[in-house]
Amino acid sequence: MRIVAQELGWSVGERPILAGASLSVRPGALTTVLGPNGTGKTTLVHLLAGLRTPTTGQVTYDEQRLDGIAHRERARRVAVVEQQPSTGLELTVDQVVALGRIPHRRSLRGLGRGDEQACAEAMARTGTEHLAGRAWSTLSGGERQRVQLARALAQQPEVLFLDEPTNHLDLRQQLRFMETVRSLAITTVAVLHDLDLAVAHGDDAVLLSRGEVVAAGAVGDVVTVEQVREVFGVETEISEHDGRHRLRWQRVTEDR
Ligand SMILES: Nc1ncnc2c1ncn2[C@@H]1O[C@H](COP(=O)(O)OP(=O)(O)OP(=O)(O)O)[C@@H](O)[C@H]1O
Repeated sequence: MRIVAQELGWSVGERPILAGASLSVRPGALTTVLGPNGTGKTTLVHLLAGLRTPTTGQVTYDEQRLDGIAHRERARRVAVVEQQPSTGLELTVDQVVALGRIPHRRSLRGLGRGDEQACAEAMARTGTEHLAGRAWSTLSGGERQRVQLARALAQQPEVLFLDEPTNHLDLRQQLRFMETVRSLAITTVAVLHDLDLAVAHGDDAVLLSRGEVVAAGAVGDVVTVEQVREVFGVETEISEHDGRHRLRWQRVTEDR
């Protein structure tokens, strides 16, 4: 599904948080949203996912206006994994994963066979089967993140939004997570702080600075030595192997 934002903006009172964001998210691609703290990454993702109403501009999914898509249909098509997911309820892991099936279910009675299969597949993909009977509240941060991805995959969405999905994961789990996400044939938009992960695993990138999109397109064209210096104030070297980029080293620039 192609997502297009045109002149998207969001303000708090008079204060613009995001302004004039125009971009296109390619169907099936992994698009990362990058930028320093407080530059509007979460805001952009919330607007693209329909969780916030834009102050200006609009979002379309396959040329259909997002604000014209019924809430129940959106709930089926769009999955969001937030930064600090909390259910607020005392649920077991398999119950949390089953929450992903709610938009598809016709009644609140038990899970149908299709629901159970979707949950089982999602847990297998995310390596969370062994946690099935555990109480959600007892999980570690990294386990919670993987279970939240399982919930989102159980939903079988057309588009997946992830907000800093790797921040609690160890190195191996970060790579597994990115590989899992890359293997999905789902349009995925992920806020990432780790530029290394973004350039190694992402297809496209959107770079934000002070509430504006400063670059968008193929990740190799967006994450350049010049852009990283300009936007993050960091000197870096970027190398390329087999079509994948890698940040070689990083140092804070002295002129900030
Ligand atoms: N509801 C709100 N009311 C007031 N200010 C807000 C609100 N939501 C976000 N902001 C402000 O908007 C700016 C952008 O926030 P946002 O969470 O989108 O940034 P971000 O790039 O995701 O940041 P981080 O990397 O720190 O997670 C921040 O200065 C934040 O404090």
